[in-house]
Amino acid sequence: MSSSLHLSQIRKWFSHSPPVEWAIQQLRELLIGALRQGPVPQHVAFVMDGNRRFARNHHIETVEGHNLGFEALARILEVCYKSGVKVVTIYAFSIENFKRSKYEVDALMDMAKVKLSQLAQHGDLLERYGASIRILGQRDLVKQDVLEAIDEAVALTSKHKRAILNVCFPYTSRDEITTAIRDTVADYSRPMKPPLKRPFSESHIVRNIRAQSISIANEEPDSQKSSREPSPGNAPDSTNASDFGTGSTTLHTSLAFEHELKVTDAPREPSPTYPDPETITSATLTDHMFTAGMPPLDLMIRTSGVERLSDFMLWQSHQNTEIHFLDCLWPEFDLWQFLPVLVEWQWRRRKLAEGDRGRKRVKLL
Ligand SMILES: CC(C)=CCC/C(C)=C/CC/C(C)=C/COP(=O)(O)OP(=O)(O)O
Repeated sequence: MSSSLHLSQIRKWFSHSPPVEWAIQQLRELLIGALRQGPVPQHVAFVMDGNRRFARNHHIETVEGHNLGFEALARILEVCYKSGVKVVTIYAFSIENFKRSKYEVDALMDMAKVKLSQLAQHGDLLERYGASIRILGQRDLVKQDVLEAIDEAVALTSKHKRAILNVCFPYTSRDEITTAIRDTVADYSRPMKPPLKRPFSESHIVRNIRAQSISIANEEPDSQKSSREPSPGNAPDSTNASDFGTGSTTLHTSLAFEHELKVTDAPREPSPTYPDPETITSATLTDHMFTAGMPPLDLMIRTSGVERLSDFMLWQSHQNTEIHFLDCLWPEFDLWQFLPVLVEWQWRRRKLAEGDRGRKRVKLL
């Protein structure tokens, strides 16, 4: 047996021995506890890249690589929620992934079915951290049996309110943005509801003028009265603003008001008004994205050394979103790779906050 093989066996035995496992677990808890003391990203996104390369490198099936990828995900979710991250978004299946072999697409769909049900199980990770599952993407592209399984997982975790796991499946940002624009246009093409009648509404004023006019008319001598009386059958009903009798009536308020108000008999159908497109802002579109109402994206991590966004979280990436491309493959990703990223993020946030405080102080002087 070569000495390097001996060494790797000793290392394996050492790292799997109960006292060492216990010590590593204690160290993990200590580090996560320390992370919680600083600012913590509220929304973190992962592009879980490199499962197939990991499988190739270790001479195992591609599907096994994805399974190990899921294990890495479960570990990292625990780290995130324990540290205080509120929203985790994962790129589980891109619309582009449908171009892969049928065998692999089916395997990924089956994995989503099984793993999402597993995650939503009573007593499992999501229940422990109070996290609910949201599926972001094109439902129409997903088969019925998979849809049923994911809907069940969503329903089972819907009562959890402390954190969120967004599973992008099947997703691309361009599709999300297109959907948001389409929904916004639909909203702005719907007539607005007429405003509620308030004491100072036009009809309310007309009713008061009318009541006043009648009492004036009643006090006038008959000779003067006749020329102003409404024609028979047009008796006004001063209690209902929308019902002014039949025919057209001209009201005179000779004392207080010099104006004439033309009041039509039929209840007036107000012409529909539409929201002004000038009021559409970036916030309007944000509210129509799949991530509406969630904190802005603070941190995005892509593993496997590939430096591309692959049409992921394009709208959610703002001026302070940090993007980290790491060399390890996704199944290898764990606290030890995540920790330096989080520490760097905390350091930058502190610097940003110091800068903000400095600028505020200068303004006050
Ligand atoms: C709950 C749930 C649905 C979990 C999903 C689990 C999981 C890890 C999915 C990843 C799927 C995927 C397409 C990874 C990309 O690696 P790749 O296949 O592109 O690998 P490569 O870059 O080496 O080719």
